Amino acid sequence: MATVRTDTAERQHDTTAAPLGADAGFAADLEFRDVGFRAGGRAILSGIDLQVPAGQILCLLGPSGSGKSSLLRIASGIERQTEGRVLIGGRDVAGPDRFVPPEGRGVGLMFQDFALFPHMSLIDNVRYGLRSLPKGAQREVAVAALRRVGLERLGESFPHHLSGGEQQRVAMARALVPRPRVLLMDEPFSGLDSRLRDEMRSETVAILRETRATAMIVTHDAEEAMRLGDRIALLRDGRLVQCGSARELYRRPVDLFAASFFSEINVLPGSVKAGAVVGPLGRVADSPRSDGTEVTVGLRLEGVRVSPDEGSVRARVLSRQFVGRSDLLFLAVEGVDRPIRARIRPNDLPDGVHEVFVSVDPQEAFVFEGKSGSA
Ligand SMILES: Nc1ncnc2c1ncn2[C@@H]1O[C@H](COP(=O)(O)OP(=O)(O)OP(=O)(O)O)[C@@H](O)[C@H]1O
Repeated sequence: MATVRTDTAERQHDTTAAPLGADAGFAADLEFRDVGFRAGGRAILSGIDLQVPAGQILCLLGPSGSGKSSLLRIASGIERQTEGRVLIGGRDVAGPDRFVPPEGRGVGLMFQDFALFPHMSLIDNVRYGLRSLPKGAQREVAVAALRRVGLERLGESFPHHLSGGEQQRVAMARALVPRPRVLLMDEPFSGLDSRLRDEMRSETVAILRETRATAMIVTHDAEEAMRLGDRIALLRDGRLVQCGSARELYRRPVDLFAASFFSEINVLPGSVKAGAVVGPLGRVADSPRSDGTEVTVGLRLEGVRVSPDEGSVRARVLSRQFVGRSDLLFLAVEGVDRPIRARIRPNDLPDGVHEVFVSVDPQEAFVFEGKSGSA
């Protein structure tokens, strides 16, 4: 169950300040140094070095089982790492000789089911994190927090009267009123339908920016990570694959896994000839590698250029599907076992054309060493 825990002993609340507003002095850096976690006889996390500067939003991204929630739990103190150190505000909260329990870390937690207390009104839910304040001040701060998320009028209602989006707003208010130094959110939007999810993502970013909170948000959705995070940390099998801005991860993925996490790709073999990588769809990109070097090419579906009359190689259209703003083509190309997938604008190719030419848009192609496509 999610609760909001705060280090009430260390900090005094300023009840006169806007609770989700002006006072921004509380955010702290969160840092993992060579963190490892073994459980059930196996390594869940290994060698995690990661920093979230104060006031930034970091998204932890990765497939199911990659260790995202474990890292979040380690940051909160619910779980204890077996190697390395965790620092908040530059001070150890967990390491070989020190372990600060969750309530002493000044972190706020928000989970995917929001975990509001069903028997408490919204006001009381939000007040829960403010127990160190005098009762009157608790109410005042909680009302102001609900006002900020647009739910002041529902203060006396109970959680089951609310829609998913409204519950998310209350959970957000409850997590932020105690002014946690770091806010940890585990898949906070996954229980919402897609339209509401979009709305709540924007609203959440707005509130986090406004409060200048440090936040670490777990998600398995690459687009969500790109929309939310100042930086994204991509995990695979308990290891950090790449950390950077959305643009860096999208434009300069370090390996085939990172490239395929951000968009669908065709994986093609290639080799270097006369200063260029050449594959079954022709020339891919310039290359400083020596002739004969074998490489793997990740080619986004948008990076397959398709034309009725010009291109590097011939292809046959096996099928064409209308998928909204683009058409998805499956193409047979000589020398390639599996169909090449291409995403084109409907006007780029007249209907009924089956024999086409294809070539590679180098902007949408990534070249990796060797046959496995690692960095
Ligand atoms: N205390 C534990 N004991 C044993 N195994 C654990 C423990 N904590 C986590 N695991 C295992 O570690 C792996 C990573 O789990 P974790 O929940 O961190 O992944 P995740 O990336 O958040 O996945 P998901 O997106 O599915 O929630 C899983 O296989 C999980 O079963």
